[in-house]
Parts: sequence; C-alpha cells; structure tokens
Amino acid sequence: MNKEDIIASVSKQMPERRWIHTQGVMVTSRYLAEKYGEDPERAELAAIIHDVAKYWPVEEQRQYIVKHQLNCELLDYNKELWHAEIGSHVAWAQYGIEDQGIRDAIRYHTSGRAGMSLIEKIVWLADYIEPGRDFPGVEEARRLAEQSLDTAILYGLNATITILIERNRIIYPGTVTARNSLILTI
Ligand SMILES: Nc1ncnc2c1ncn2[C@@H]1O[C@H](COP(=O)(O)OP(=O)(O)O)[C@@H](O)[C@H]1O
Repeated sequence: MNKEDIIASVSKQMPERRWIHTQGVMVTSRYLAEKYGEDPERAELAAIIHDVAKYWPVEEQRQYIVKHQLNCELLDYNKELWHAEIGSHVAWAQYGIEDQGIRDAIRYHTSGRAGMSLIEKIVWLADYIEPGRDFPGVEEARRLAEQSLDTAILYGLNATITILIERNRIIYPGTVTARNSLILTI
C-alpha cells in the first residue's frame, strides 16, 4: 500500500486529536531522523502507523493479540501497551510493510526495549516530545533531544517509570530494561 493510502486508512481509525498528534510525531520523526542520520521516510512511515490500533475497542485488541499469537505476556500488563504490538503486526499484514526496523519502531514506541535501534529511539522520542505534547518536563525533554537521543529518552523513561510508581501501577519490565540499557551505554 502506498503512503497516501496508509495515511487514509490510519487516520480514519482514530479521533481528529489523535491524528493531529500522529502528524506531530511524523514531523518530529523526520526532524530527528535528519539530525541523527536515519532515513526520514522510514521514520515517518513508522510514525504514521504507530497509533493505528490505539482506539480499537480493548476487547478487539486482546483478541487480535491472541489470534495472531503476538506477545501475550503484554495481556498481563497495562492495556496502553497493547496497541503498539498490534500496530506492528497491522503494518505488515494490512499495509505490506516488510521492513522489520519500521515494524519494531512501531512495536516498541510505548514500552521501549533494551538495545533500541536508531529508528526505534527516534519514534519513541518523537512520540514523547511532538509539538502537541504539553506536560511538565516536556520542554526539558525537547532541550535534551537537541543534544542526545539517549539522554532525552532516559529522561522520558525515568519520568514514565516515576509516574507509574507514584500511581502504584504495575510496570512492564521491558521499560525498566530499556532504561537500564541506556544507562549502561550513555
Ligand atoms: N512499562 C510500562 N508499564 C506500564 N505502563 C506503561 C509503561 N510504559 C508506558 N506505559 C503507559 O503507557 C501510556 C503511554 O502510552 P502512549 O502510547 O505513549 O500513549 P499516549 O500517546 O496517549 O501518551 C501511559 O499511560 C504510560 O503510563
């Protein structure tokens, strides 16, 4: 499927405000790709698709993960994590994206993972700092993004983990290992 058709399909699966967010992630992914030496087209394509399943009914998300034998471990954790796993599969099954790097950037855009690739880092960070984001700390994350992808992502992961702890929520361990792995490489 070409880019225009993918955009038409993705945008109709979410409310207007989420499509505006996605456009922010697209622009920011292109910007970070150019700055840090990734192919902007690949980064933008991952950004277009990253939230495709975000507004699917939760039960539909659960069934998709089971039916397609995706990572069922996620079903024991925050349902906010499920859409990323599904989006990666949809990219391949419905949009014909064979590029594993693009699919992994979609797959890990919420949780992160240890040893993230360049495109995974770019989409994770673009999702965190796109221009529509407005939360305490986003300006600092944007400032750090100008200096180092790793430092900016570590800042974001620390903030995410801190919020989950404050709310007494279960933390998906992949995010903790993503954080640990960044600390070891910085
Ligand atoms: N390791 C984790 N364990 C549990 N929840 C997580 C983890 N990482 C992120 N989340 C949650 O996922 C949500 C963010 O998902 P995201 O796809 O970025 O949504 P949004 O684009 O609406 O911010 C937040 O509610 C965050 O607390």
